[in-house]
Amino acid sequence: MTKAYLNDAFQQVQARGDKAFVPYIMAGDGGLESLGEKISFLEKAGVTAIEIGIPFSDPVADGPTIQQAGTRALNEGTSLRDILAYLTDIKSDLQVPLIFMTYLNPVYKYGLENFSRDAREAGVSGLIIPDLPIEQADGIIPYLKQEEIALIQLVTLTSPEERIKKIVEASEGFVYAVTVNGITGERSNVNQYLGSYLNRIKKYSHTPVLAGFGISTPEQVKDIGDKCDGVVVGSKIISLWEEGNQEEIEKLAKAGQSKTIR
Ligand SMILES: O=P(O)(O)OC[C@@H](O)[C@@H](O)c1c[nH]c2ccccc12
Repeated sequence: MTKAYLNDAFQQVQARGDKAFVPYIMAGDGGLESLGEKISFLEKAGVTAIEIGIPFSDPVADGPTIQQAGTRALNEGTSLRDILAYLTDIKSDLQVPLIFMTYLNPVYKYGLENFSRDAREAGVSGLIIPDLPIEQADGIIPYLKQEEIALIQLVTLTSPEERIKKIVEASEGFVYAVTVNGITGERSNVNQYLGSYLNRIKKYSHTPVLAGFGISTPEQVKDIGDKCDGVVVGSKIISLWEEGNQEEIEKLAKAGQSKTIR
């Protein structure tokens, strides 16, 4: 499952006239053994890809829900090595592309080359490292290229036009358009300038543009998805899973599909 696999998944969504839906879950939250069950559930719910969080002690971009999920996972003793070994074991049962969302430190400690090799072995198609700006990614890029893993870049509301262009051109798989100034977590209202922000990004992008941060209802999934190529939902998925409300997760996953809701 290399980056071509991720690109194919987006192409299939686009060919159907649907929007991409990428949920985020924290590896090791509820015990690492539960990860396979969560992935299978989301795969059946029809998600485009799954973002898998690697627990880390100092998650600067994360709001309370994801921080707490990370703490629970760390308390379970979850390590990057265990996650990679676990996924390597179950990967033949999976079809949905997996994206790792990790801070730089765990990857750096593991070793850039070893990490890239083991991530491919574990079936990882893409990687998001929010604290690794594009200017500093030269150390890891050759290894990821060799293993055909996409390095997905983030654009933020404060990125100036020139920088948007640069980030978007360098991004692989998709472009992650962060829709709020601040940390992850549910928000009740959506930024009124979102449409023009997403249009600016789309103008330069050769890959799909997905919006994420603060999206938590089927209406938001649909409304924001309409303005770009799809959405990422993290905190809400984690809370719904905690509550045992899988039905609402299915609703979120279906909200961007043209044939079901519209
Ligand atoms: O939780 P939210 O608000 O739905 O946002 C998505 C997000 O959880 C996920 O993509 C993510 C979790 N941690 C991150 C750190 C940086 C960028 C993105 C993320």
